[in-house]
Amino acid sequence: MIHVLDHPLITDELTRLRDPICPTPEFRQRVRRIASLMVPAVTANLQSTVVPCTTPLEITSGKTLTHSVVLVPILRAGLGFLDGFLDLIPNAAVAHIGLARNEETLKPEPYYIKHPPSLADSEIIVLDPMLATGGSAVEGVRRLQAAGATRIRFACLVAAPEGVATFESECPDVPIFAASLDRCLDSRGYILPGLGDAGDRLFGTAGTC
Ligand SMILES: O=P(O)(O)OC[C@H]1O[C@H](OP(=O)(O)OP(=O)(O)O)[C@H](O)[C@@H]1O
Ligand SMILES: O=c1cc[nH]c(=O)[nH]1
Ligand SMILES: [Mg+2]
Repeated sequence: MIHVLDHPLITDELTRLRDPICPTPEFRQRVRRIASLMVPAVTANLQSTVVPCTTPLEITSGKTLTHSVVLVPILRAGLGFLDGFLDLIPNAAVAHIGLARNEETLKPEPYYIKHPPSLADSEIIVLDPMLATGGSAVEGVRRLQAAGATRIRFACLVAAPEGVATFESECPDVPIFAASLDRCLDSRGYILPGLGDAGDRLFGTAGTC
């Protein structure tokens, strides 16, 4: 299931972000702000447990998160999303999955994975700005499931319908949260209208390789 977060502050940021002349420092800041703006919706149904709560005046009851949160940026571009989530979920652990999409086959090629030893009792939020063909998101989720994760959600900036369809059929239990559902993919697998290559725009590497 896809949740498109149609909030005026998010769409304002995204509209400015799409502009090809948005410079790298501004691009990073806008991605970070959108990530923070997405957090309440992405986490709205996290499970809570009732606990005793002592105030300076009396004992009452409160609620804390039942499960620890693990944020999983898909490298590189997912790192751009990370700080906006950590700003609001500072106790989260961070796992990393390195995937590079092969420009000819459009298949993700794994190069790194590091996560806490046990994921079975955690709430996992996978972060990647772009859901294009869906190959990277599916590969990331499969690796986390293989490591024992069961409670997984996926957050992105921009999703393409083709990637959403693939992801929903391969990972039917993983909800998608997106700032925008765009129109389609072009012949090179880029999202239209999209925002170009998110990793290159975040890290200033366009045209360097
Ligand atoms: O849905 P897909 O077709 O798999 O494409 C999306 C992936 O492509 C981009 O990463 P890329 O492989 O370019 O790596 P980068 O983040 O290091 O630039 C993007 O950040 C996603 O991870
Ligand atoms: O449009 C796209 C597709 C994949 N990766 C990106 O960074 N942008
Ligand atoms: Mg890239």
